[in-house]
Amino acid sequence: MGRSLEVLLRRLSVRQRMMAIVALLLLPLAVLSGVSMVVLNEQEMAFRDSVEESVHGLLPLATLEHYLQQALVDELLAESRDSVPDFAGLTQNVDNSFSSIQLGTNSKDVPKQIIDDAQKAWVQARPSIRRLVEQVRAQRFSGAVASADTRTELERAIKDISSARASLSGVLKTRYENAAAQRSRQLHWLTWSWLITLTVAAVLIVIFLRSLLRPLHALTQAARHIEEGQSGVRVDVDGRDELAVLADCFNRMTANWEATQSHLQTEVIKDPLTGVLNRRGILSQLGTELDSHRLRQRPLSVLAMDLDRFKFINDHYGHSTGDRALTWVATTMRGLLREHDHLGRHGGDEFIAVLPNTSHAVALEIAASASSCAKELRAKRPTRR
Ligand SMILES: Nc1nc2c(ncn2[C@@H]2O[C@H](COP(=O)(O)OP(=O)(O)OP(=O)(O)O)[C@@H](O)[C@H]2O)c(=O)[nH]1
Repeated sequence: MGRSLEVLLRRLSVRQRMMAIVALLLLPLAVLSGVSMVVLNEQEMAFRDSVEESVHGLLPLATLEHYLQQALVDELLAESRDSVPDFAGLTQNVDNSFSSIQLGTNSKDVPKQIIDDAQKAWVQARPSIRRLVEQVRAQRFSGAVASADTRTELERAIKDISSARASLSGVLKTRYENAAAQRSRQLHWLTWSWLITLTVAAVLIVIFLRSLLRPLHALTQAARHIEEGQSGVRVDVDGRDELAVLADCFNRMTANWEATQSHLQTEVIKDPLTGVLNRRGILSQLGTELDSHRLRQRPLSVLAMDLDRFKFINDHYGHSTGDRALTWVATTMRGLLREHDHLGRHGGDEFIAVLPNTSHAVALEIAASASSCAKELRAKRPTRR
């Protein structure tokens, strides 16, 4: 998977790869960051709503319950009639609380029924509370106590309010728990998304870097081998990127260098006039063949040839004719020898032939043939005017 992706990446240029990697990394990271911010913001809003609704929903009911209980206790004990609450102020507070409950409970998970029940309980309790308050106020002067019916009515109102508060409290608790569970799920999801994105990013970066480093490593290795003197070193040209172009140039440069080196090596041991080996070349071959002869114990013959009165040709026919004569000797001798025999001009008009795996008798035959060729040429020489 990684290798094939690497091969695919090498079809793109390094610049295109860098742009692709930036786009591939930045895009998911930007999307994920945006989603994270939206989700976290929503979570905060949901929690704030939940807390606000708890306060708005439960507080008035709890306050109402508290007032009613306090009124009942006050009346029953008939001890603190001076602290009997002002009815107008009390009802105003409770009404305000219901208004704020209705404003703050737009969400679907707080049933309207519960609010309605609580409000109904309050409306039912209101006349009792009014009567109780009036009675208690009147009793401040007369010393009478409230009727039993009024107390019973008031106790029922407290019970209704209490059960409405308990139901609402249960709903709000469920809502809070749901919000907490959703928050936990979203955090879990966000954590995994970040982990997956970062893992994918890390894998992509590694593959991207390997697609750069692998060809560079191959080029470095090839350059080291050439430095060590190896020949025929080439680098695999994969892909179409800048590194593939560099590898191709490297291969062609190496091939050119090897061809030039091989040409120079040949030229250094070649006699430019006759094309056979020069003194350096023929002596080197002689050394090699002598080593082989000692090692394998095979016959080796060497012919040393010198043209008689060559100076005369130069002096009487000119140097270019002398050159042609030397070339003729080299060509004729080459024709008399086998492919693996070596022929060289030792200097001036002296030639040497190194004949591996050749007996003395065969060497003598070749020498005789060379001599007779020279004689034939001499017989055909032009007469000087
Ligand atoms: N044309 C030509 N002449 C050369 C070349 N190299 C050497 N010579 C000439 O070859 C001649 C060699 O002279 P010598 O060594 O006396 O050889 P020779 O005249 O054959 O004398 P002997 O071997 O004693 O018969 C000299 O005149 C050199 O100038 C060359 O490349 N071309």
